Amino acid sequence: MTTSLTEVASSNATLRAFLHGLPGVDRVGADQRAATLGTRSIKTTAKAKAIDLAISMVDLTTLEGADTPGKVRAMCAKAVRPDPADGTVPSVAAVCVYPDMVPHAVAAVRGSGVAVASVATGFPSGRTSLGVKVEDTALAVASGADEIDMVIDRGAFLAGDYRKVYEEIVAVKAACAREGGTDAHLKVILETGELVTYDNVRRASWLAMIAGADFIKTSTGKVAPAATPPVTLVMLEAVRDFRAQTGRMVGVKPAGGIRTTKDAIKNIVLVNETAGPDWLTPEWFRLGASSLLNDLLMQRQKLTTGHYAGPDYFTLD
Ligand SMILES: O=C[C@H](O)COP(=O)(O)O
Repeated sequence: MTTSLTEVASSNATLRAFLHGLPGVDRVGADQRAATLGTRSIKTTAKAKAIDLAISMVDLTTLEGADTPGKVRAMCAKAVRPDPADGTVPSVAAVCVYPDMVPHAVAAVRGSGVAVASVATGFPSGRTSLGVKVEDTALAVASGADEIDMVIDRGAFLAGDYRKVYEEIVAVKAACAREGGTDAHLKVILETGELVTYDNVRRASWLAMIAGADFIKTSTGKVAPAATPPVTLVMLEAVRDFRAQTGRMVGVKPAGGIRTTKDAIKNIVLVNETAGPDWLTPEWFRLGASSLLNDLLMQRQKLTTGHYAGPDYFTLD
């Protein structure tokens, strides 16, 4: 963080002045640009590459009260080897689970290169004390999570208590530290569907990055609208501008409602045209999704063989 951004975070008043001093988002312009980029067509060879890139960027997710160790293990097997009959299909980037499922996921993906992400901090609402949020994070990290997906306190943000949101992110980031090992990466979920305006999405993005987020993520998947293209566009602009100002790169993860290959490719075009090609790797861009992978696999097979596999070919997401 540059000295000036350290000063920005020193009080709620300085944070407020900075965040409200950011240029406003032209809502019509953002909607239009996202829509235009979404209609870009891609040639067949580029499409095949884009599908494999999208598969490698997926955070394959299950976040249900009814999740079981068996369901998590099956999802992990699919994450490591999405199509058991075709070894050329890349693994996904990560699996994403609740904290109590982390040990099962860690055991299931061991040695594969697939990371384990855990939601934490009273996901999805975040309506609990800071102590509980930190404990929740520490549990997931101690269980072996490589990545933590935290939620911000949207109530505090909307009430203008930016310093509270900042302090929580800083505390959760500290709980991601692992003695004698690599710290867990912190993804900060803004829950953009509750932030009301694109200006707030831009402000929350900057707030999270100033507080130390490694990634900013749109949504929990539990609130609609979730990862809409204009919201992702605004967040991609924020990471681009943050790097220009500080030299630090922050990743972006749209999540929630991304179900089709078309959606995934739209996102890849958005990244390329907004933040730029440096972000076009799983290190800097993820697609959080529970049921996108099968469509990517079906479209991939169609491109390779000229026909779709039967409906029973791929295991259920
Ligand atoms: O973080 C990922 C989301 O929870 C997934 O949402 P989805 O079920 O709409 O794909």
